[in-house]
Amino acid sequence: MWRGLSVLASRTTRAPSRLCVCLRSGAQSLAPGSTVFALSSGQGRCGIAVIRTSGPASGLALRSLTAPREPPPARSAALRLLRHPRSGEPLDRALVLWFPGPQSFTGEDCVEFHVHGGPAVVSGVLEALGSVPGLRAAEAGEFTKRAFAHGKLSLTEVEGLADLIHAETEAQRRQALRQLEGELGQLGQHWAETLTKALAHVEAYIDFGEDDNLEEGVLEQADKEVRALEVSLQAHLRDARRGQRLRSGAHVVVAGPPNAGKSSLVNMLSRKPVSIVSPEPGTTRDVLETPVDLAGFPVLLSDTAGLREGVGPVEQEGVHRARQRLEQADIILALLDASDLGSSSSCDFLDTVVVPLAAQRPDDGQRLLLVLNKSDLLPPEGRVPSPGLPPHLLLSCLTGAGLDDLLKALRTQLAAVCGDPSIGPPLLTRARHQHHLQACLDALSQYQPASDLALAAEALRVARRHLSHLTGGGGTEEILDLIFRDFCVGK
Ligand SMILES: Nc1nc2c(ncn2[C@@H]2O[C@H](COP(=O)(O)OP(=O)(O)OP(=O)(O)O)[C@@H](O)[C@H]2O)c(=O)[nH]1
Ligand SMILES: [K+]
Ligand SMILES: [Mg+2]
Repeated sequence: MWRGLSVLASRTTRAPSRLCVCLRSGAQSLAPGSTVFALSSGQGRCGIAVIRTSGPASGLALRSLTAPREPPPARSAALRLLRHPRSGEPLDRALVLWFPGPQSFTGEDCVEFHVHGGPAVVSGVLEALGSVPGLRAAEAGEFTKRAFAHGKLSLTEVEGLADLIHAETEAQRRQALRQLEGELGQLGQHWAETLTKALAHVEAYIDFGEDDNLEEGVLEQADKEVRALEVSLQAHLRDARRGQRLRSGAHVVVAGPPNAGKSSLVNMLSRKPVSIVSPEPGTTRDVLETPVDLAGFPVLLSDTAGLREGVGPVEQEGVHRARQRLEQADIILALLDASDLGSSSSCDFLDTVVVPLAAQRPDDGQRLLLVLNKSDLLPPEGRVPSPGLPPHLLLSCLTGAGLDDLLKALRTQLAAVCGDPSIGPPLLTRARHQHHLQACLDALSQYQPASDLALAAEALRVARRHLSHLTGGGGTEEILDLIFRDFCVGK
């Protein structure tokens, strides 16, 4: 008993350090010796512009531009006259901040110059920094890359930061901030620890299973934990599409028979004249796509050609494209003319598109919102136009009646397909995350301690390696480049 436990303890502590070594060696290949500088605030005329440096020559850069005065104390702002180090010409009176490493964003020595935001000031200070020996202009994402290399940010946090910079809607911002705060990384780490513990148990059993000095049920315990982990990974993978949709936008496709008012609805939801509206049926031919913020969710809204048969070749191609786009939809906004439900194109659309979709369980994939437009044309009495119809909403693009209810229904559907970023566990936001989790699960399917313990232990090691790639990137430069490419210069 005693011997077994001490082995367990030593193995559980040793295993994570192996993991760290692999992460660190991945990061070290990125470790730069040079010092970089860039404008970190936006381009163009502005009140204040922030220029920063990172690297060992940052202190020299600060002294060169602020001589003869002493640099300010660490992490406190001070007003200084900036001069060109060669000509001595005054450039601006600026706030300067000195962040000695490792307590800085990148982990290296950093300086921030908060200058007046005129283009001549900015270019003058950048030029002055370029003249300091050992300094060069930063590449896109280089500050963040250095922060990753020095262990200041994990890869999932880097991705969260990129998403936060690009977030255009409230829900995107919430999801990105959670990822930047490290929630996804912590979850990955928790999973990796479970595997480390299970591995320690299996290895102990390999070494000491024959003696009966090992705690009883060690293998069963490992087995239980691995199976529970599998269930958890599978649940996250099932949810993976939601986080990705929230990151890149849910596909909402407006479809219906000709003249139902599809283009009118798209223009109303996007608040701009995306599509031509006319009384002539068959106006829209191509798929017209526009990004919109619907109730805080990012949406790619598509207008499509009215679905009908027996038309000329150009409109037929439009109908073909509309059907293709329908297949890619996360949410289908099926639109009909409420005053024209008896027409053959309305009946066809109801039979071939609406009824089959309405019969699906909502978790099975595409979601349907049936909307009867032109409610203003209905007689004031007898508002329900056709009793056998699946659940639907009434709308008038002409008067705006019913729009609030439609937006509310859309919000509910969007929250279901994108996930609500403010509650529940953090979502997988990229195909990369999905890939590593799937690889981990695949490895775990080889974990069969009943048949071969050595192979089972190897399966756990492989699975744990895949999880470490979630936050560590797996050391491949291409993946890192792909992620850092999302950043602008100065970030
Ligand atoms: N009365 C009334 N007319 C509407 C309403 N919505 C749209 N219309 C009119 O219906 C006609 C067709 O509208 P569109 O938006 O072009 O319809 P569509 O479904 O895109 O048509 P296609 O692209 O040809 O398939 C236009 O004359 C619109 O002004 C509505 O709520 N009430
Ligand atoms: K039309
Ligand atoms: Mg149209």
